[in-house]
Amino acid sequence: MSAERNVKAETKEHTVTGQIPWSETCFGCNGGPNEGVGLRLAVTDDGYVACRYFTKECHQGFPGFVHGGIIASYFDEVLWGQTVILAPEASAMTVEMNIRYLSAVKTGQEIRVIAKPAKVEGRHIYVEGFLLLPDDTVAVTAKAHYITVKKSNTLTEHENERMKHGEEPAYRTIRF
Ligand SMILES: CCCCCCCC(=O)SCCNC(=O)CCNC(=O)[C@H](O)C(C)(C)COP(=O)(O)OP(=O)(O)OC[C@H]1O[C@@H](n2cnc3c(N)ncnc32)[C@H](O)[C@@H]1OP(=O)(O)O
Repeated sequence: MSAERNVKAETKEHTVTGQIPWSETCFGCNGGPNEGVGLRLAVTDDGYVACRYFTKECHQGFPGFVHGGIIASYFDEVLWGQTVILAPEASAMTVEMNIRYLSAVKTGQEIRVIAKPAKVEGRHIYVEGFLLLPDDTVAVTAKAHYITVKKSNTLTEHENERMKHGEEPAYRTIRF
């Protein structure tokens, strides 16, 4: 993944085939005006998880720019979406994440956050992703490592109960 700054992605339109279920008690999913992040994760026909997202004023760090911790939350959520595709019956938790901030991300604009198809090694799931600004500049890249929890862990049972909201995706294609 590129570490160069001000690189524009070569983009094309990807077809959206579904949406990852979401939960209102999750900070990443909750779409209230001020409280949560409120991401909705689309799945594409070529195995990506992607979202279009309007960055919120209440998530500022420096004035006018999204806080880095919030950007990390975008990635934790979107990259985690790949684990749902791979292991829908077993929840996965983040054990490591590396974020490379290349360009500051302004509030009040539509960005896209993309998770590439994952690599799986037993319980280990490795996912990489990137964040695009409206002009297709790659502003942030990320790598995350997830572990599927053991069957004996009650998190999965609770999670399947909690994640009831599927709904139709809001758009049929996404460009990245
Ligand atoms: C709608 C919901 C959206 C949610 C998206 C957001 C997801 C998150 O943010 S999750 C919250 C942050 N993450 C956490 O709190 C996880 C903390 N860790 C844990 O609870 C436990 O390590 C857990 C449950 C993942 C695994 O525990 P357990 O089943 O006992 O397995 P354990 O034997 O400790 O480790 C399993 C493997 O993971 C590896 N591992 C564990 N932690 C780490 C780590 N930090 N870094 C690298 N590897 C790790 C171990 O080395 C082991 O590897 P191997 O199988 O090759 O020997």
